[in-house]
Amino acid sequence: MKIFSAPQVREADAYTIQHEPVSSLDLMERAASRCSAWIEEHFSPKHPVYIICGKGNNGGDGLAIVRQLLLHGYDATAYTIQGATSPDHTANLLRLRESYPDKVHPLNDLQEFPSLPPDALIVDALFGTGLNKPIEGWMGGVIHHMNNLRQKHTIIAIDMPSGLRADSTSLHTPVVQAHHTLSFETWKLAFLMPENAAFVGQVHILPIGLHPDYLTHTPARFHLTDLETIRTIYQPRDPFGHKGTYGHALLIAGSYGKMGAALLSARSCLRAGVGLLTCHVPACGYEIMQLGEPAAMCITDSEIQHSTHFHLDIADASYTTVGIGPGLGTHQQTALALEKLLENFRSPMVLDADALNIISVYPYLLYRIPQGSIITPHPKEFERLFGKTANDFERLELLSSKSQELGIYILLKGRYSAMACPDGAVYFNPTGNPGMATGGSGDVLTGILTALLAQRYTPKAAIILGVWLHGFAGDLAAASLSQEGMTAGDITTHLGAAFLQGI
Ligand SMILES: NC(=O)C1=CN([C@@H]2O[C@H](COP(=O)(O)OP(=O)(O)OC[C@H]3O[C@@H](n4cnc5c(N)ncnc54)[C@H](O)[C@@H]3O)[C@@H](O)[C@H]2O)[C@@H](O)CC1
Ligand SMILES: [K+]
Repeated sequence: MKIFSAPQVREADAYTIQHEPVSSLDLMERAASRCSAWIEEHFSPKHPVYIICGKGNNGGDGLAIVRQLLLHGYDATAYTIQGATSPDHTANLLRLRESYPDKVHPLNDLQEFPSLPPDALIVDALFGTGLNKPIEGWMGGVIHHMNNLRQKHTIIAIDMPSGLRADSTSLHTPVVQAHHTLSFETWKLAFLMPENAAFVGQVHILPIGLHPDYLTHTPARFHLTDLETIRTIYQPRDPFGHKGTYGHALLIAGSYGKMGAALLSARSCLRAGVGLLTCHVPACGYEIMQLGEPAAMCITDSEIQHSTHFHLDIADASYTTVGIGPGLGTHQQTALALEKLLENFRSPMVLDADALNIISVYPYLLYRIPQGSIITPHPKEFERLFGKTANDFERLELLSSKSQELGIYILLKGRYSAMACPDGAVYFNPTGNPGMATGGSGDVLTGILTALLAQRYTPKAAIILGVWLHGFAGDLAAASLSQEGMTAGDITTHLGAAFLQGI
């Protein structure tokens, strides 16, 4: 699903008005009716509704919602900022005043903000995508006041929490902290940024029938993965396939005290469909791997506690791909071995965890990562590799520019993991839950991505599908075991069900 910028959303509105065709007032009526229907579905008429309306079309939506709710038996009241209003706002103000003159009140300063009865809902229709500068003065005070009321009253933002910019940071400016954001037609980039979690609350995307031609043909840089994308990527197995068809992966992982990471990763690699898996572990890990995962082959390092040399050239092993990092440790000998590996293996591979920690100490290694490889840092690892940024939007730009510069796919892990592609596109992943914020989840992901690369998915397909499956398996694990009770290994055990139900 494409994520459009605020100017693109405006274009989509204009395109729809021109080509459907529909009047902008009727489009506003449609948008408002989606919101009032949502409110009616979730809150009974015993809740009085106070709608705070700005001067633009977002406020116009608010006025239409008041009228629609009143018609359906709700007690709704509009509080409107005074001044020059947009034409559709003005039209809706007249319509409301005509039928319900006592349901519109001016709001000229904070003193005029209503005192709310206990069950009241606040609907924030101050500003939407038309915000063009940070909110200042007494209107900032209104936002501050609404946020102080959020413990007692549910706040529902229309299209955007007021004060939130769709495409750039809103840190250190007044922004409404909504419980629910009812946004029109498409996700906005701001909703996916961790720094905005406190503002957007739960996001509900309400389709308002924007013209499909615009949505289909307009290119977007940012995307939110959806089932449709996943279904186009997924390749069912060939009925005549044999284990060679699905690739031979080499997983380099584990060190003394961290063999669990290697095991978790190996099991996930196998459950994500790899043809053959060989694990390279230090000598201390031999029995652990052989007993723990009989389906994996095992090569041991000459060193007992950590790895020092990765064999790419033994017996019949011509590996399709390599996954390296889980529990690897950062011993200097391991770092030298990684450097050698990057010299000798030039196909796309997966690098995670300690492989990235080693690279952050020897940053020149970044430039030796084979083109098309996938690296999977969490925010701290990302910062160690690429440096600090002032906000999440700057971090996203850094993520994308590094991906393009290095020719590698970079996955920044988080609530909506961001996957930057060398072609400049960035995909966000919606699956997953906080139960996955537990040791070993990343090792599981490395195993999955390695398996998909081994099966000859393109790196872009592997990362989008792998991250989706990982999150989906995590959601299934949480559904049966709770977010608290699940462990990383439970993600692996639910991978099979994720293939069956998540695609
Ligand atoms: N264009 C359309 O056809 C549709 C628009 N819709 C609504 O329209 C909204 C966008 O409407 P607008 O473009 O009128 O913009 P907004 O209603 O978001 O706000 C724009 C108004 O606020 C002023 N303004 C912007 N930033 C300000 C600031 N920091 N301090 C004080 N004033 C500020 C602008 O000068 C303008 O008067 C969407 O978010 C959505 O809610 C929906 O009705 C769907 C259809
Ligand atoms: K709003």
